[in-house]
Amino acid sequence: MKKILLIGKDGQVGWELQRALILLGEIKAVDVADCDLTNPDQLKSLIRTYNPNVIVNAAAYTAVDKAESDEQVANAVNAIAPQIMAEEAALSGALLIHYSTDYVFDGTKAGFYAEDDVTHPLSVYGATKLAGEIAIQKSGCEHLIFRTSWVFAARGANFAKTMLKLAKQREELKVVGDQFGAPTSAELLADVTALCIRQKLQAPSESPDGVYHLVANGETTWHAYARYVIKTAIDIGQDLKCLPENVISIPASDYPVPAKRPQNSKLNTSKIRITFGINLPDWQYHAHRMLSEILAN
Ligand SMILES: NC(=O)C1=CN([C@@H]2O[C@H](COP(=O)(O)OP(=O)(O)OC[C@H]3O[C@@H](n4cnc5c(N)ncnc54)[C@H](OP(=O)(O)O)[C@@H]3O)[C@@H](O)[C@H]2O)C=CC1
Ligand SMILES: Cc1cn([C@H]2C[C@H](O)[C@@H](COP(=O)(O)OP(=O)(O)O[C@H]3O[C@@H](C)C(=O)[C@@H](O)[C@H]3O)O2)c(=O)[nH]c1=O
Ligand SMILES: [Mg+2]
Repeated sequence: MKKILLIGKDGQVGWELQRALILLGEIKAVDVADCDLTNPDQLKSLIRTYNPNVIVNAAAYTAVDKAESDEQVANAVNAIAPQIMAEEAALSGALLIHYSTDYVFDGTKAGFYAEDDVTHPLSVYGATKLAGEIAIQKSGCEHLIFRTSWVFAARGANFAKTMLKLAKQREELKVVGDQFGAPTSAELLADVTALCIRQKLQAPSESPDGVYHLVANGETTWHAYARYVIKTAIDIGQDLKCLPENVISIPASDYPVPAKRPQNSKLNTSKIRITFGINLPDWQYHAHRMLSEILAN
């Protein structure tokens, strides 16, 4: 029986991992109350005491704008803590699963980003997540790093839920229309993670360590995504003040925020699809499911 340590159990992805990983073995699931990732000694002692075969790290400092003025904590959680997990995994032989982000790129590429394309984060969040990736790769531990984007879930905070809330309050919404990416469901991430762990444990030579892009199929903009969310909610029967046609597209330059986001967040998923033999559905598949779930009374 495999022992799995799930760190960040109450986040969007962590919550879904509690469901998906239980099929693989015994889980110890923790969050900040059990282990504060800014405390390296607490983290080391957690890992050494439980001595897991697999560590899955779904915890992160994800407040992108706040990170600009809180670099030390963001770095502790997104870079130093994963480094410690990786060093411990290298010592014990555990497999480490970690998540990273489209925000490691600057978004200037024309097409979809491949795993080995040049990184160049525009934000503190992106830079600290990249530092975490690099530390894991340097440690020599067995690992899979899943770079994903625009995560949503029924449980937790995300852009889709923010749009629903704003659409109840306002008749018109202005949303950035010149940033491109793929909204990706925490449910999908958790299910694919479980499949990949299983393959990696059973056939390590067929599943090399490294970075894998893992996002839903298709592409959209924040503006088109907001419209989709509002239109779907209305179709499901929600009474919203803002109609889809009153979601106005604006350039990012008209939406001033502390952290700069990449214009192009599109990630090429060939590597994970081929290596692990998985189908990645269009982003609308899980988005519709999530909206149906949270809007059902
Ligand atoms: N959200 C997104 O759009 C995207 C996320 N990702 C990556 O995917 C992964 C999962 O993200 P997601 O589930 O959305 O993140 P969430 O923000 O939903 O969850 C992150 C979890 O980490 C916990 N955490 C934060 N700081 C600490 C700390 N000091 N000690 C212990 N736990 C802490 C949070 O606890 P608390 O809530 O109490 O702070 C929360 O439970 C992360 O690696 C993220 O970088 C990648 C691309 C997009
Ligand atoms: C709320 C709001 C946001 N926006 C814009 C701002 C920004 O360009 C875009 C998304 O804003 P958010 O702050 O919700 O998203 P943001 O926090 O940037 O989301 C990112 O989170 C991290 C954790 C990741 O790793 C990324 O993949 C990505 O999902 O939408 C509007 O245009 N209008 C609005 O009313
Ligand atoms: Mg945010």
